Amino acid sequence: MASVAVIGAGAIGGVLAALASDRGHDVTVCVRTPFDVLTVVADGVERAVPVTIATDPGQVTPADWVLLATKAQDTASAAGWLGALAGPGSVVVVAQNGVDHTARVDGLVDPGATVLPASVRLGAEAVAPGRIVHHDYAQLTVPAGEAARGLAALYGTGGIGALRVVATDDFVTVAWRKLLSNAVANPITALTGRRNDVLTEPATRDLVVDLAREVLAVGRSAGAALTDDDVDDLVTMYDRMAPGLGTSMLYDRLAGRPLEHEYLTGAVVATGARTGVATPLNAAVLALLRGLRTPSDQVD
Ligand SMILES: NC(=O)C1=CN([C@@H]2O[C@H](COP(=O)(O)OP(=O)(O)OC[C@H]3O[C@@H](n4cnc5c(N)ncnc54)[C@H](OP(=O)(O)O)[C@@H]3O)[C@@H](O)[C@H]2O)C=CC1
Ligand SMILES: CC(C)(CO)C(=O)C(=O)O
Repeated sequence: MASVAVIGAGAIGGVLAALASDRGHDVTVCVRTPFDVLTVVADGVERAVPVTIATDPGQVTPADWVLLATKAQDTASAAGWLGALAGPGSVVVVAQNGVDHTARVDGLVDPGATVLPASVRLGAEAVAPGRIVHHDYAQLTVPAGEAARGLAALYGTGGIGALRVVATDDFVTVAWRKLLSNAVANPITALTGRRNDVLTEPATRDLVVDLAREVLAVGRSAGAALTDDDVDDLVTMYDRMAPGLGTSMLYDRLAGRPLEHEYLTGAVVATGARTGVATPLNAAVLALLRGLRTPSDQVD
């Protein structure tokens, strides 16, 4: 049995905590907004997850595994947790969207800790503090190596509801492929206030493709082995997605919470500026996202 601490028990953190608990590990969730019971709902079945709930870094000690699952912009605010939980033998899994996972925790964890960036494929929604709806998938893709093997062993293989851990030799490409999706779907759903069905309509199709082509060019300039097929695959994926589901940015917008745009669209624009790739469409979208006021503005 390993000790597992999850920082941020929202959509992703709540599911990762539940799946670790299912494997018999000793799980602590480190929360900002307190709640009494972590509840995960999957396929209409609701269950209370047996975890320890910590509300202050003074309550915790170094853990074998530290899973950081806050929004990227909240990483700095989790410094107290990271300092208390990540000792020299810990592995810190940065389970967030975007492309600069490792840099985000630079200086926030013990220099002896191993940092493992993770690309998250898992659809979930925090509908209230401590109450998580797990919609689909449960997969983390991480750089191949000893820590990846450890993470796979931690979560086990197979079984209903198990977390799939995939090891890759090219995390840069994996992260940019994920950003391709997030830099298109997240802003369009958040700005329109609509769920995934908005991505499949003729009115948005050109925008979807043109935004994706820009991200593709920037990702390639940053070393990602993306091809035109990735844009076609993205469009096919949107057409197959459940129309009633949304994105993490839409959920934040609907709840009046700050958005993660600087780490998604902002990362595309900043990388393009650095590598000399023009990003006029992503820059326009970024300007709109920066212009949103939360929580006072309203969407349907
Ligand atoms: N939701 C999804 O389907 C997917 C999300 N992702 C990515 O996963 C990451 C996590 O997203 P998601 O789970 O959706 O986000 P949520 O907003 O649902 O959860 C984040 C949680 O972090 C908590 N938090 C923030 N700051 C702190 C802190 N300093 N200390 C303790 N807890 C803190 C928040 O607390 P509070 O309740 O107070 O706000 C919240 O509960 C993001 O990078 C997202 O882009 C990736 C794939 C899919
Ligand atoms: C589920 C998915 C893939 C939607 O783009 C996501 O990563 C998010 O909501 O942030």
